[in-house]
Amino acid sequence: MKERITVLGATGSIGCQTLEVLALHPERYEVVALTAGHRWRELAEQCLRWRPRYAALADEQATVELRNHLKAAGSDTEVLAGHQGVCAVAGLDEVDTVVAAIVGAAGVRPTLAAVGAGKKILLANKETLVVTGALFMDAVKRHGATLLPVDSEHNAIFQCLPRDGVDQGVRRVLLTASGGPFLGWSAEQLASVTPEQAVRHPNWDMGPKISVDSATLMNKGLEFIEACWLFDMPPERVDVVIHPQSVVHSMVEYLDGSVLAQMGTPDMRTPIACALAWPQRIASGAPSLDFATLAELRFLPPDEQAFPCLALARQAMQAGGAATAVLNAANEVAVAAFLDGGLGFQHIGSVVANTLDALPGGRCDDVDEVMDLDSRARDLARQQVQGLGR
Ligand SMILES: NC(=O)C1=CN([C@@H]2O[C@H](COP(=O)(O)OP(=O)(O)OC[C@H]3O[C@@H](n4cnc5c(N)ncnc54)[C@H](OP(=O)(O)O)[C@@H]3O)[C@@H](O)[C@H]2O)C=CC1
Ligand SMILES: CC(=O)[C@@H](O)[C@H](O)COP(=O)(O)O
Ligand SMILES: [Mn+2]
Repeated sequence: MKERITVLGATGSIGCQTLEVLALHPERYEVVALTAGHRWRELAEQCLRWRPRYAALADEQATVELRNHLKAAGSDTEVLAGHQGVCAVAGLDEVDTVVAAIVGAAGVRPTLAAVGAGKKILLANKETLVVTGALFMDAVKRHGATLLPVDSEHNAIFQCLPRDGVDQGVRRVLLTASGGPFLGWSAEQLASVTPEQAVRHPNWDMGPKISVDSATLMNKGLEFIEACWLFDMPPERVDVVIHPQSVVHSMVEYLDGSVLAQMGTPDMRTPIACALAWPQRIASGAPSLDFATLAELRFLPPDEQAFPCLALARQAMQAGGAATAVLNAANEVAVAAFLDGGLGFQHIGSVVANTLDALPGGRCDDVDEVMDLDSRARDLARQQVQGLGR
């Protein structure tokens, strides 16, 4: 029997690359449901190509357009409306595996719906783990869900860890960071950065939000938090090293000094295929790493003065409770404002720092409380954006 798949965030960078991998293995996988935010034309095209039983769009108005379009095209895909619809297809009985590839905290409830239904979850949406941390990991255990990391660094660490748990002599994990498009730039140079420059990542072709996060190093901050939760690692055993080539995707160091690294071309189809088939291996479509043309593999420490977001993420994780949810909410507001031209690149870290000062987080006992904190943090961050501007 084929493995039945839902792709949340199907129209995005990870969603499209997931479909590329699935297309290589029609005998193995069946696409049951596809979702998107508001881009109904892109989702309609995917529905006509993949003929899923269900589709869902977060935007209610766009849902009407999608329904009309698919009906006119003779499609029998059932279209579910709104955020509820997206959550519903994440927990369908007739689905085995959910690829969580929505961007931002919008992915929290759909991903948790998949966890609540005990699915195998391929997690790309790191913000869900940053926002809900312990609540998410507890839910995974309680519902017997299976969690497989898709984020390239975490997928690399997952591959380098011992199969039977992290206490088998692991000293620390090392997350590699490309350094983004502004590696080596001073704080003064960063003041004039434009959105077009910021989304041009040197090694990866990704959605705009994560591309800006890579440029500020907040992506590595979010990934640091993600690694602590995923691998049950205390913050002091997770280090970050800049590696501009993005060929070593991350490493695990053992007590005897051995360092295991996972390498490959910077191509997300590799971790996607790895997570899809684990513990088996399938073709991903990614090219082989050509060692003959690899000029160098460079490693250097991050510049935390010019790029303060990494330290902010570390502080929020050390603070505990829901501080990381505040960090994430403020960052999402700041990045959206930067992409809209309403905030200077150098102010993204200030919005996050000031929001964390005003709203430290504290304890949240359930996801409703966390999402309430998330919206209060967004209000405060918007005020910061107004004050700081360009
Ligand atoms: N891209 C990459 O290489 C990597 C990405 N990740 C992580 O994966 C996640 C997705 O990233 P990426 O694919 O780059 O992002 P994109 O912006 O390319 O895609 C985001 C997807 O989420 C959908 N979406 C946006 N808002 C909502 C919403 N409110 N409700 C439901 N769906 C929504 C979008 O729909 P629509 O098209 O309609 O807007 C789209 O399908 C992020 O968490 C990112 O950090 C991790 C590692 C690598
Ligand atoms: C592909 C992937 O996993 C991204 O998260 C990537 O790591 C971003 O690159 P940075 O190392 O520049 O943040
Ligand atoms: Mn990553």
